[in-house]
Amino acid sequence: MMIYTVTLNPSVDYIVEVEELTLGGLNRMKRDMKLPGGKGINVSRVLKQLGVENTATGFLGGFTGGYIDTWLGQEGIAGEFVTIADDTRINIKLKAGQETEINGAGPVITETETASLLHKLEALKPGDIVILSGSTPPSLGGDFYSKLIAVIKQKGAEFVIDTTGQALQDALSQGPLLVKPNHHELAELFGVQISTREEIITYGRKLLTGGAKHVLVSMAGEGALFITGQEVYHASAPKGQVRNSVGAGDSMIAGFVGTLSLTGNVLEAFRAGVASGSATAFSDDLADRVLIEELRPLIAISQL
Ligand SMILES: Nc1ncnc2c1ncn2[C@@H]1O[C@H](COP(=O)(O)OP(=O)(O)OP(=O)(O)O)[C@@H](O)[C@H]1O
Ligand SMILES: O=P(O)(O)OC[C@@]1(O)O[C@H](CO)[C@@H](O)[C@@H]1O
Repeated sequence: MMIYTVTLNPSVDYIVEVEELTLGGLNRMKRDMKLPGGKGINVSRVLKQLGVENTATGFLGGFTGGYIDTWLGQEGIAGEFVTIADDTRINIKLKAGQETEINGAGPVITETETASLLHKLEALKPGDIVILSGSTPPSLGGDFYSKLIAVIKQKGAEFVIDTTGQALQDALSQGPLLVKPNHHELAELFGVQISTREEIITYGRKLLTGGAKHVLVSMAGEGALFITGQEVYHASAPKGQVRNSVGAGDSMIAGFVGTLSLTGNVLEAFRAGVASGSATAFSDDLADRVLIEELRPLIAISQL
């Protein structure tokens, strides 16, 4: 069984820290970092930390694509990307007291490049898990995930989807192994305001009846809810100094799916998901194995 991650719209995440932001003036950076990004790529990197072999695929191009490819190679992550003519985007993560994100729309993907990605999925085997994460570059069209899901299902593989809006709605009835909205995304998906835990559970259950096999709703520092069948569990997030929330959700997906594939135990998978998400929140880059293992025993799970 192989786990694949698909990042249609990778990014170099340019993390820029300034003491105080002066709009309209010259600001000098206190610190900056260039990290490989894009949601599926983040999932792959955390899976690797957890000792779960996986293959990362999607589209990479230009000097930015080369930067990501080299980085993943250095971490020993198998990459099966389609090389595109356009440049992979650069996303800005501005830290000036609060975190502000400016994400690019993404490069142009040609029809030949698109066909090459679909061709790569022909290698899928029954039982494989494909994690589809993040936005779709506009040139691919809004229904591209549906096309990928059709191939994945035809091959007898499972899929996890982490995206928003119509693409997520459309994927639900296809039976994803896992969906993991945060509580804001859950509210947006149903066009409602959510203010209580009961409401989160009500709408989370709708994702299950809509077709998802497992539902996690993440709530940043408030931890997460795991909704499965009739049962609902809450996991607290450990306390710590938050350094970066970019990729916390991706890390949670890696922890959950990776541990589920290793152990088959959903509650251990939930625990590992929360530990991985929090370990990323407490790190400059994504979580590493040492911190995930340190946090794992601190996650208290209670049945509601
Ligand atoms: N401030 C925090 N303190 C402790 N743990 C956190 C914090 N923020 C996030 N986490 C951990 O990461 C998990 C996922 O976080 P969050 O709900 O912010 O996901 P997300 O919105 O998808 O993340 P992002 O889009 O920033 O990657 C949480 O359930 C929690 O375990
Ligand atoms: O624009 P998208 O595809 O929705 O999100 C992309 C992104 O914000 O998601 C990751 C964090 O989850 C970052 O590495 C990356 O910059």
